[in-house]
Amino acid sequence: MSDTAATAISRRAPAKLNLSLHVTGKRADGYHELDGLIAFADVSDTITAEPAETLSLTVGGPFAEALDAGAESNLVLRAARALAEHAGVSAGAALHLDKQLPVAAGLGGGSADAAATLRALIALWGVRIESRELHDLALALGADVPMCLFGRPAFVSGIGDTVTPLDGLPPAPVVLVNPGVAVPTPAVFRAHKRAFSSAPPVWRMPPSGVRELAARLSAQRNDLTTAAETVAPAIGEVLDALRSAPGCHVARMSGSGATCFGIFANTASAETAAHTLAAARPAWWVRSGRLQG
Ligand SMILES: C[C@@](CO)(OP(=O)(O)O)[C@H](O)COP(=O)(O)OP(=O)(O)OC[C@H]1O[C@@H](n2ccc(N)nc2=O)[C@H](O)[C@@H]1O
Ligand SMILES: Nc1ncnc2c1ncn2[C@@H]1O[C@H](COP(=O)(O)OP(=O)(O)O)[C@@H](O)[C@H]1O
Repeated sequence: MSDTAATAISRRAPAKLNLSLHVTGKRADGYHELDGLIAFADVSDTITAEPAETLSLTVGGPFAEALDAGAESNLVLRAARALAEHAGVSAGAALHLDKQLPVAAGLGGGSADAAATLRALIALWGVRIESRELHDLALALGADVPMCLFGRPAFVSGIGDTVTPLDGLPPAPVVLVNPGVAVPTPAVFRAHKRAFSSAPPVWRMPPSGVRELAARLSAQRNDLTTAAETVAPAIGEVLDALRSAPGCHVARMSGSGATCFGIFANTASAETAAHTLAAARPAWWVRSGRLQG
């Protein structure tokens, strides 16, 4: 145990955005091969871990009721148990999840929570773990968990488990909008009927600014959009609303939906768009922020 074991440890679990997502094939086990660019926004859940004799989890925040804190399937408890078993830790932890991100929303909130739990408990328990072992532990929890542990912009391929970092992404202003419809990932893949596409090019150099980022992204897409719109038609309305907001350079759905994001020319236009959309559509979840470089 290290000295850190005496205090509460907090770690953020930021929203993952699929800036592009091309479906390039399907594996024999039914999983689809994906290629695209991911980045994280400064909009997040937070995990707090305090010393305790047993493992427990409480959940608060606006989306707490969407989760069963005690469920075996909860990714926070699964991550905690997996780390304790791997590291031979007998101590417990009192975990709290502040659930600010919508659930089943294309933002990878569950994966981000799992990654943040691993980071918090490694600090709380003073665990020493090699990065390869940590990657494998994360991957066993879900394909998106390793990229959430990495937490920086990256090209992602395979089923999401092959990560190529992209350093120097501009801190672009973004607006995130979810129409309040949970979209289960399996339903979207079942509805995906399009031909497979080729992988978008991996950029050798990051874009020089927001305008260039948006121009490059405009040549790419999210191949799951049409399928997700059949599950949640409100996605089309969200995309239209973002695209018609002044200052929006490009708007796109993230992951398997239903959250969409717009990349804006500057912070002022992003904040204005967020206020306008939230006022016009009170049932929508709307947040403005920035991409984390
Ligand atoms: C498609 C992405 C893009 O980031 O969507 P979001 O979850 O972010 O919306 C993710 O890779 C999703 O990852 P995750 O949400 O962990 O999906 P899982 O629970 O592993 O998969 C649920 C189901 O979706 C289908 N599935 C998922 C991922 C994938 N690459 N191919 C698939 O065909 C499978 O039917 C699988 O049983
Ligand atoms: N801590 C968690 N936060 C969110 N979802 C969780 C969590 N633990 C388990 N889940 C389950 O994971 C599934 C995907 O949720 P989420 O990660 O929010 O979706 P997405 O990847 O589409 O954003 C949901 O069925 C949800 O019940």
